[in-house]
Amino acid sequence: MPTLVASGPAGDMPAGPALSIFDPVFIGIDEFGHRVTTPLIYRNMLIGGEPGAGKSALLNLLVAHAALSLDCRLCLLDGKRVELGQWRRCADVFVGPDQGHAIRTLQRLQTVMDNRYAYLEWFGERKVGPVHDFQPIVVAIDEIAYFSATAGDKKTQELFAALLRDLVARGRAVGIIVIAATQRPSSDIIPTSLRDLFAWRFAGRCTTDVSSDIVLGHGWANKGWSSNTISPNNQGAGLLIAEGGSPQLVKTAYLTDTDCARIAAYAATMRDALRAEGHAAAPAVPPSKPAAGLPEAA
Ligand SMILES: Nc1ncnc2c1ncn2[C@@H]1O[C@H](COP(=O)(O)OP(=O)(O)OP(=O)(O)O)[C@@H](O)[C@H]1O
Repeated sequence: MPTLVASGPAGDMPAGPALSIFDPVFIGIDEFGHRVTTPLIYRNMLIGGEPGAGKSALLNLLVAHAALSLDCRLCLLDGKRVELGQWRRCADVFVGPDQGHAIRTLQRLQTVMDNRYAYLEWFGERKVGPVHDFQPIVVAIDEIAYFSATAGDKKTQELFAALLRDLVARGRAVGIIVIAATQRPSSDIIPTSLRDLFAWRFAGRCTTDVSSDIVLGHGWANKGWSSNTISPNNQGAGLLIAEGGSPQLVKTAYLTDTDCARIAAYAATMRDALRAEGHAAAPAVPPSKPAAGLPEAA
């Protein structure tokens, strides 16, 4: 990582340290007070729970890590516009409540994914690492339901869901990390086949055992793991499950709006400084090789 210089009113000054998307992300503490971290690289995360359960807060925490990770790029989709709006300056793309823009963005990401697979094939490799020419892309979506069940018509909703499914299913190895939040990921919001592909799932408080199972996977409530047992006054608490593991009770760390604004400003300055030094967020790829960056919108 180059030495960064941030320009401000007092002149140039060395900028501070950054994180890496290849590092595990700090999520919060478990019921014993131990740190909980989750690796995001090569994985995707689904966040569910009733309104006010703390989904957007967790999404912001993960996006904060990604924004501070200068080795990754951000694509943000936010049907409500304001939940992830503070990170706009750090993102390559910010999609508000515009389903057409969301679909075009997922199509561009699909092109990136295909190009990256062609690139890996060229070099005889199977997944991206920190040493590769292209950077992981974190795709954060707040309220999938807006794009998959509310806006547009059935055809465009299905197209959105199909594109998202493809990204979640195939994006991992090429560094595309999808983190998506929704109140209730039932089959009318996202197809079950898509839901089951998320390696990490976080169920904030849910109003019923069925809703909790919809996030965590069928049968966990019967085994005593239901986020329905979480107090409605305990926002940010939820059950976190990893692929093949058992749920874990977690209280997520919380960043206030002011914290997010400060971190976003710092991250944006660092990213600007990196760009100004000629380390473009997307390193150039020789034309003879398949392109690995985000293509222009059609
Ligand atoms: N980890 C946390 N610790 C403490 N308070 C939290 C935490 N997470 C969320 N909260 C509180 O809960 C409120 C609601 O959180 P948040 O907006 O993330 O909920 P949500 O599940 O996204 O709701 P909605 O579905 O309506 O968007 C926050 O404004 C904050 O006050």
